Amino acid sequence: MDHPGGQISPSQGKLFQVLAITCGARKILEIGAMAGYSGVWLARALPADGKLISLEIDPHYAKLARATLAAAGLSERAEVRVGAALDLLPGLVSEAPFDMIFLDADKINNTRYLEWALTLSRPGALIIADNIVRHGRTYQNPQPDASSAGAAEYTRAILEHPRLLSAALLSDDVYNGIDGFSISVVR
Ligand SMILES: C[S@@+](CC[C@H](N)C(=O)[O-])C[C@H]1O[C@@H](n2cnc3c(N)ncnc32)[C@H](O)[C@@H]1O
Repeated sequence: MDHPGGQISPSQGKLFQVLAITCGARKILEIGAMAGYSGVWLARALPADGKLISLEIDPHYAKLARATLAAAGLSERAEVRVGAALDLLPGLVSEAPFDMIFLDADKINNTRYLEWALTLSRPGALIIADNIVRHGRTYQNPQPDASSAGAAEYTRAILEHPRLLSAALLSDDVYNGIDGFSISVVR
């Protein structure tokens, strides 16, 4: 798969697949589809009757993500829904629980997405959030931009949440530079 830039790295994709298979994921929720790159990695880890639902606010990206997933032969098990995630998430209650939830959209809403992720997941589910380090900006005081402040708030929330056991992994690759992502297990 070519790497179109601005998405997860291939090594992240492989790790996410290992995690999805290890937790027996049959239903995965992604917030932030963009071109469908991470969606392909995630959907490929699902069994044939599994389902990836990916939420994307930009109709152009949603169309692109659908085309990417179709080209990878994954249309049957991957669906892209268009809209602001906070508007679409309440409609997913009847389709819960999800086994794995990947947060990769607007970082300022990450703690709100976290609350939804907890509502929509089962015990043992994994919640992963990308771009929590942001070249170190997340750890500046004060954070220099809203996305870094959102990432800092999210990191505090997962560390303090009584229902989550969390770890953070650093990444430094040619795709995204110095960054990182968190993995939380729902207790
Ligand atoms: C970092 S990109 C996602 C990259 C993708 N997960 C990957 O690794 O291939 C973030 C995406 O989130 C979308 N987005 C931003 N705000 C959103 C929102 N409120 N609801 C849904 N999607 C949103 C953007 O349009 C963009 O496509």
